[in-house]
Amino acid sequence: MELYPVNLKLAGRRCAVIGGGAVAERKVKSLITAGAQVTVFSPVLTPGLSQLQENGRLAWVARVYQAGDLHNFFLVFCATNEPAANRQAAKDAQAAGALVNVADAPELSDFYVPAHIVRGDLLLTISTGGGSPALARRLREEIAARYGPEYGHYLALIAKLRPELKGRLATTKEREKFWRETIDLEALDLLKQGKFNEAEERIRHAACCTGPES
Ligand SMILES: C[C@@]1(CC(=O)O)C2=NC(=C\c3[nH]c(c(CCC(=O)O)c3CC(=O)O)Cc3[nH]c(c(CC(=O)O)c3CCC(=O)O)/C=C3\N/C(=C\2)[C@@H](CCC(=O)O)[C@]3(C)CC(=O)O)/[C@H]1CCC(=O)O
Ligand SMILES: NC(=O)c1ccc[n+]([C@@H]2O[C@H](COP(=O)([O-])OP(=O)(O)OC[C@H]3O[C@@H](n4cnc5c(N)ncnc54)[C@H](O)[C@@H]3O)[C@@H](O)[C@H]2O)c1
Repeated sequence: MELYPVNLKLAGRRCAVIGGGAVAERKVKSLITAGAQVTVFSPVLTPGLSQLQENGRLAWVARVYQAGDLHNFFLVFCATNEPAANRQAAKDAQAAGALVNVADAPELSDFYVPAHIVRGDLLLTISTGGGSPALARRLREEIAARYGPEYGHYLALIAKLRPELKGRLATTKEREKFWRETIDLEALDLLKQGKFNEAEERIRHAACCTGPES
């Protein structure tokens, strides 16, 4: 079945992770990066998760999952190494209204976590529909090498200039035409060389010389 792509805002949202192993750690770290409020249910934590717990970045319920644990969570990740526990927690979480990810059972999951590359506000994601996480990882490595940090800087510049341009170009059509023509590889090369001011100048120049009359 085709998946529906969406990028979630998780700031302040309650998310639960059942299990404290390597898979749980990977999920927890990206949840924390997205600002989620994370609770981990597991008798044991990896050293990485323990560190996060000691630093107050997650809440830890230091025991196995129990029925009734999963009220008021937005997302629930079932990531223990016990298939039966994962299945039970998934069922309970769905009954409580959460969206569920089951680490060892894609067919029971409401969503999958994609491989991803972050460049500032630019987020590139890769999904194989659960078919091959190893392929997703390989593609992530290739795409990361192709789209470096300069794309994050470039996006930040463009995002800053967009409201200014909105005032200058009256219609959506004009703005669309301008931006399609202005996404320009030379400014990217300048950013790659660390020439931030020159790159900004270049984009500003294109912006200032454009108007309904030009
Ligand atoms: C992308 C990434 C995100 C993340 O987890 O952060 C992610 N898995 C990653 C890595 C990875 N996972 C596995 C391997 C070993 C090689 C292999 O099996 O291919 C590797 C590669 C490695 O580690 O080298 C094993 C594995 N994974 C799943 C199962 C269960 C099953 O298939 O039945 C098993 C078998 C366990 C077993 O055999 O016992 C299931 C899922 N893994 C997903 C996501 C979802 C589908 C995403 C998609 O659409 O592709 C889905 C469905 C659910 C979910 O977890 O959301 C992350 C890449 C991080 C990066 O970018 O480097
Ligand atoms: N989705 C993925 O990306 C992916 C990748 C690799 C493996 N897997 C699957 O994910 C599962 C977990 O992998 P792992 O490497 O993190 O395992 P792990 O053995 O390192 O960790 C399992 C954790 O679950 C905890 N646990 C066990 N029973 C529990 C219960 N009833 N309640 C709460 N916590 C409990 C353990 O204390 C431990 O912390 C495996 O079943 C594996 O097949 C998924």
